[in-house]
This record gives sequence, structure tokens and C-alpha cells, in this order.
Amino acid sequence: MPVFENLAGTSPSSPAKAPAQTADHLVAAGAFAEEERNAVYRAIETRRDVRDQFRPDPLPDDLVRRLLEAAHSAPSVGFMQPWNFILVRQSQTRERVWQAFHQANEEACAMFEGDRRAQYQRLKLEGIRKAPLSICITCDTKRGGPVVLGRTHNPDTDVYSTVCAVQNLWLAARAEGVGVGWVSIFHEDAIKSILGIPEHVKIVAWLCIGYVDELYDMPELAVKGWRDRLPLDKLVFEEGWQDCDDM
Ligand SMILES: Cc1cc2c(cc1C)N(C[C@H](O)[C@H](O)[C@H](O)COP(=O)(O)O)c1[nH]c(=O)[nH]c(=O)c1N2
Repeated sequence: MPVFENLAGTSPSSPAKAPAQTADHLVAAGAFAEEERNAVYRAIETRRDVRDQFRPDPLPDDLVRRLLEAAHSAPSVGFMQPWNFILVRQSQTRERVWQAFHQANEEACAMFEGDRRAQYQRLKLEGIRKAPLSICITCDTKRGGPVVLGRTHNPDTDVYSTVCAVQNLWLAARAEGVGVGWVSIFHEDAIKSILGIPEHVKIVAWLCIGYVDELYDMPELAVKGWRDRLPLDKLVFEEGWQDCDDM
């Protein structure tokens, strides 16, 4: 039995049975079998941000549920679980969101100069109208009360947690043959007003989701000459910060 059994009942805030129960929850945690490991790395390496390859057929409810379960299994600061998932299937709503994107995208385009602006204009940066499902993933900054374990010195950790949920969903989707495209070119308030999202809740991601038959074999922005993947070795430092101004 666990050593902390002796501590049981020493304070009113530590119920007698709790320590023994926690030990009962420890389960074996060795490495996965090679095939399973390869599947995990394959999902990570072949996941893509999808803008245009969506099929129109709707996703079955049980599949959407698995994606949401994957998202909901993400780590979160103080186990805050600050996320909500707003499923948007109606084309009228998606059209309003597309209009909000379109306006913000014109503003974004004007922020680039010369050739870069022309190149930006040629990029497709969303699949809001094409993908049959969108999920707006939000972060409720008030969930769990004003003092959250682990968030005491960094209030942004609630958003970091929500991003972990997004990534879980994105990887699970890859394994299911489902494409995901993250759209962030909006004024947050425009989307909040379309969906009735309260003030203290932040929008973390707008995800366009649908089956895909094909994916690019590298990031589309690299395929289209916008930006290449950086060499990993230039990003890994030993023991402290090193110069990397050339990136
Ligand atoms: C926070 C955040 C926000 C956005 C993105 C990603 C993330 C993490 N990405 C997708 C992004 O362009 C893409 O991930 C990179 O180009 C790398 O490509 P792969 O994801 O590896 O295919 C993205 N793509 C896009 O077309 N429109 C967008 O508004 C955004 N916004």
C-alpha cells in the first residue's frame, strides 16, 4: 500500500480514503508498439492546414464526437478545461463569418508591400464556405474561478490550454481522413456578435472541417513560395539563448 496511507485523515481537507484511491489509478505506461508509434508520428507529420480540398458531404455525428473527445482530452492549466466548441453547420451563419473574414482579409492584404501583397492576394486562406462544418473553439477566462492553479502568474495559460485542445482535434482529424483549416483573419468582435459569445470568452480558433481525399505533402504556404520550414537545428539551443536573428 502507498506510503502516504499514514497521512490519511491528518487534516480536514484531506479525506481519509483519497490517497489510497490515487495509487489505484496508476497504470502501466511503457512505449507504444512500433506500429502504434509510427501511426502517431504519421498523424503529426502529415497533418495539414486545409483551405480548399474539402468534400461537401457531412461528417457523421459519431466521428464529430470522437474529434471533440480528442479535443476535450487535452491538458489544461489547473485542469481548468476552459474550452467550448460551437458547431456551426448552417450555411447562412458560415456566410456571415465569411463576410467578416473577407473584410479583415482586405485589411490584412494592405499590410503587405509590393510583390508580397500581390502574392498574398493569390493565397486562399480559408475554407469557411466550402467545408461542411465549422467549429469555433473558445476560451472561458472565468472558468474555475478567479484563482486557478498554474495560472496565478501567467493569465495566458488558459489560452495555451485551449490551443492544446485545437491541436488534439487536428491530429485526430488527420487519422480520420478529415481535413482541418484554422482561420484567424477576423476581428474577434465580429465573430462574437454573430455567435452571441460573451465578453469574457475569447475566440481561440475558427476551424473549417470536412472530409478530404488529398492533402499537400508539405505546408501549402511553402508549396506556394510564401515561407519555407526552418531548419530544426537552427531552433535548438543548448543551455541558453543563442543568436538566431537571420530567421
Ligand atoms: C494560430 C494559427 C492561426 C492560423 C493558422 C495556424 C495557426 C496555428 N493557419 C494555418 C497555418 O498557415 C499553417 O499551419 C502553416 O502554414 C503550416 O502549414 P501546415 O499546418 O503544416 O499545413 C492559418 N491558415 C490560413 O490559411 N488562414 C489563417 O487565418 C490561419 N491562421
